[in-house]
Amino acid sequence: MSGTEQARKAAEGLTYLSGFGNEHSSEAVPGALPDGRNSPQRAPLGLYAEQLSGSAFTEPRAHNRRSWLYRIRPSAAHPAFTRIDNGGVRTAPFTESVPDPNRLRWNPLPEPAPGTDFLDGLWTVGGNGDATQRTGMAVHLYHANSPMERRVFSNADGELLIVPEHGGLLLRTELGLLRAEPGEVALIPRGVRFRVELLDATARGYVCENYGAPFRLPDLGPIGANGLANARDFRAPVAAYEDVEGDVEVVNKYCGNLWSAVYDHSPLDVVAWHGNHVPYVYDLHRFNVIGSISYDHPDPSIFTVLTSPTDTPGLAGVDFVVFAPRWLVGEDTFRPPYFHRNVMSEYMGLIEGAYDAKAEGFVPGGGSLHNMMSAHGPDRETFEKASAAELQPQKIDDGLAFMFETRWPVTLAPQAAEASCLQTGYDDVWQGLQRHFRSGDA
Ligand SMILES: O=C(O)Cc1cc(O)ccc1O
Ligand SMILES: [Fe+2]
Repeated sequence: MSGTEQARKAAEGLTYLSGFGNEHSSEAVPGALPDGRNSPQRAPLGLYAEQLSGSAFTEPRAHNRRSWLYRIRPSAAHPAFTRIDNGGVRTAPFTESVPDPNRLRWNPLPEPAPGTDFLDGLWTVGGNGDATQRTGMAVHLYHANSPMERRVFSNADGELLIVPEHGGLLLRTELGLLRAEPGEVALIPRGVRFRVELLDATARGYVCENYGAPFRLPDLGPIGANGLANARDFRAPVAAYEDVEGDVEVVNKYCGNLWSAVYDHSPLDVVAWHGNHVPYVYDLHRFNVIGSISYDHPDPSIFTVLTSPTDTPGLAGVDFVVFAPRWLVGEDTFRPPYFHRNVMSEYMGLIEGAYDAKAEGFVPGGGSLHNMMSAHGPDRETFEKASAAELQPQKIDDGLAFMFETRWPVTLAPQAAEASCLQTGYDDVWQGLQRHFRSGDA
């Protein structure tokens, strides 16, 4: 069986635990979870008990995150890590270039060389903050045509929100298996080890690395008790373990560098676990889109799936926002995204189809960056069409776009600033917007 077939077989009919932020528990072998305590004198079935903390022990209960893992060998049993080449991965602080006020847009990355796995193909666009201070975020792209083989990855610098655009992924994590297809997103918490296998010949997509507070669901305020991303649609894995002896490379992204150690066993050997520091998948098609049913174009914060708050209320280190299929019914309203300048910085990607602010040039797998205060909005063609359109109820269902919106400007990694896929002439999409002003003709 090929790697892809094996991965497809493993991904068939996976079962999940439902809910966001829940205290879940799961055992792959009955009796593997200790009853009534975390750390018995001898853990069941000869397993080792280990706590993985995603928050300080002392953080408020509502934000406290940890999972207890019951595993064949403790994580501590490993040889020394040594530095390896960082490949295309870069980490905040981004100091090699300066923040750029220009509107920037990229085509998708070129095909990777044969044998490129998820980690080899991880390529940083840019970011902000400082991973060692646990602030800010980075935008990465991935492009793979090979599964990770006898190799696992973990990121001490933050959580990874993976947004597949092409090709399904099977994520084998310490806590179990997740399947993530285009249109779904997967989250790997800080420090959780995982391996990426491919369900199709190639896989391409986006990653938001969040150095800050773990993503949570936004408050709903006057929206009420339901809506946007509903908690029960988030799916966590059930326990599944590998009992594999022999060399397995563990790559650890640590304060911006990749470090490697060859273990003599697979560290995906967790037989049972309980806790709330867990990976999950979410299907963006389940997002309950809320919008105006009277007039005007609401700000896109109404489309927030997940938010990573900072110390200042309302100012997100990063928001993950989705532009999902929806009806537009606003009367006397310019319906596409308006012209604007924003103190927040906006990186956008496209998962499928088209985006309603851009008639052409913004393509699936590509991306755009509208940095702090850069003027942007509908391109000329979109503006002209939408200003003249007869306003009937209209279903927008030909695309799925998303945004990583952050309170700090995004500084590019030099490879993104110099990439051949960086479009030239993006400014031109706003050229030719005619003046229509007629004084005294209100
Ligand atoms: O720039 C963009 O396309 C994202 C965006 C969408 C929208 O509907 C309103 C504001 C905004 O920044
Ligand atoms: Fe915008």
